[in-house]
Amino acid sequence: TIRRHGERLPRPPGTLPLAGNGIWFLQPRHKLLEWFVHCERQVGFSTFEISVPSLPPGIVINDPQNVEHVLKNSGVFIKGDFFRVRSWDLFGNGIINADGDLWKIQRKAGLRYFSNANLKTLIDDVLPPIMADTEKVLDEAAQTDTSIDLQSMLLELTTRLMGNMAYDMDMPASLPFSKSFDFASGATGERFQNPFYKLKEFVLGAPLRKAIFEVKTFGSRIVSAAVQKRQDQSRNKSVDPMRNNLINSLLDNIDDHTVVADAAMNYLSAGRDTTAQSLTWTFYLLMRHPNIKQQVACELQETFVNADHPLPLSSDSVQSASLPYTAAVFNEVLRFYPPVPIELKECTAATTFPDGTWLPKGAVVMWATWAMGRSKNIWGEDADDFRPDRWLVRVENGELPTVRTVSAYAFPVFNAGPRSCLGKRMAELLAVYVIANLVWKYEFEEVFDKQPRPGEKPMERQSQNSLTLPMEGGLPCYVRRKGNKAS
Ligand code: HEM
Repeated sequence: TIRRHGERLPRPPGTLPLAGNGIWFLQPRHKLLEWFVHCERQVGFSTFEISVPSLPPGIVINDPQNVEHVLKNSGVFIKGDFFRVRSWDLFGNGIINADGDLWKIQRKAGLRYFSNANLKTLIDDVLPPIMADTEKVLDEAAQTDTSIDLQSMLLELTTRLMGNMAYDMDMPASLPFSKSFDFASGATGERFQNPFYKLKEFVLGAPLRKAIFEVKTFGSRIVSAAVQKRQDQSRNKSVDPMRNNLINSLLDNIDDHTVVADAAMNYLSAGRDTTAQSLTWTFYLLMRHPNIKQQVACELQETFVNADHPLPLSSDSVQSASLPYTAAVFNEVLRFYPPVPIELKECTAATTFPDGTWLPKGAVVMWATWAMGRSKNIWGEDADDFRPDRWLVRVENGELPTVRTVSAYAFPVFNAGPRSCLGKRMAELLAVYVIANLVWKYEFEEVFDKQPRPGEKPMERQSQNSLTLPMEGGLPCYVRRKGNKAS
């Protein structure tokens, strides 16, 4: 049994004799997330035990030292069967699902791909035409005074960008593959909430099986086409200008083409929803905090003082050193709305945590990045306030502030240690680029589900059940193009 210094661990309030804490895991996920916050507020950094009928015995940790212990020991704490069984048919042997050598080889290929030069190409060459298409959609909505769903629009943008990165092809959301992929990701996410998912899919699973088949077939076709292209080039001794794309990096490192197809699809999956969702929550919070949006606009005005419309955005000018306030806004959004809000690992061997908690082999350990982001122990008494300034280190001599570095174990939004997110730099550059561009050019006005009465605060938007953090019902809003170069 799980112990700390010979004693059993505390259980959260409301634990039931047989169902344990399972009842919370059956709730809509936003309620489960609030429960994690509630527990953290009660016990602080103290580790507690939970029991959920569909899970092996487990603990919840909130202390950054314990999170560090897990993330630094990736040989002991693995994805495990709970995760793999649910995501196997979609993610297969891809990096999200893999442990051991299969993981190492994909990590190596990814590290090689995410070089500074490739990031520069993505931001400076691939992104601008996609962004221009996004603006066309926004301009049309502005001219016709129709509302648009900002979340779908941002998902279209990131799907095309990641499709280009992972598959070297333009992939609009209207493509049948994109639709199947969307459907399969959503249904896979549901399996983590619903303990009876096998029964449900036995009866109603045909559309999911069809979607997964389409995703897999598409992935194999892309790999075959890339292999053919490489063979042709090697015969003709020609050089591929896209030699540095991800699929080539994977083919250079991995012999098994099924694994390459899974790996490419995993990269697409890891990158597009997380970035689209974090940007959606960003624009939501900016609409709800117009003073902060105004400060972003002021930073742009001051930084690009002589700039004409449009802004000279590039991989250099969107670094956090150039636009620290905008970068701080993105960090603050991730603190409140981490796209991967809950993490779970399985122990391959008995282990003792820095706080003395002893876990047997096979137990699970969870932490809610969502709750850690709202922890008063980590962020102070004003943890509930949306305050990007907390990320800035102001300097006296009139120089730009710098963005504070917070330990990745206290702020594990991108994970940390050997399995830290490979796309972190890309996500940060993309986010600052998109925020700067859209704040500079447009005004957004949220369309409320229920119009608040004068003086009443609008209802908070909730996330939807998923592996990541989509906004339930999207983010409908009206848009207006700003007329001049000043905000
Ligand atoms: C705001 C955006 C993003 C956030 C918050 C985020 C967060 C995370 C987190 C928490 C993990 C660890 C998941 C786990 O193992 O349980 C992860 C892993 C990963 N992420 Fe991201 N991610 C983001 C964007 C991206 C992008 C743009 C890419 C690029 C395609 C990417 C690629 C990956 C990959 C390949 C892994 C697996 C790393 C490994 O297991 O070694 N991510 N990410």
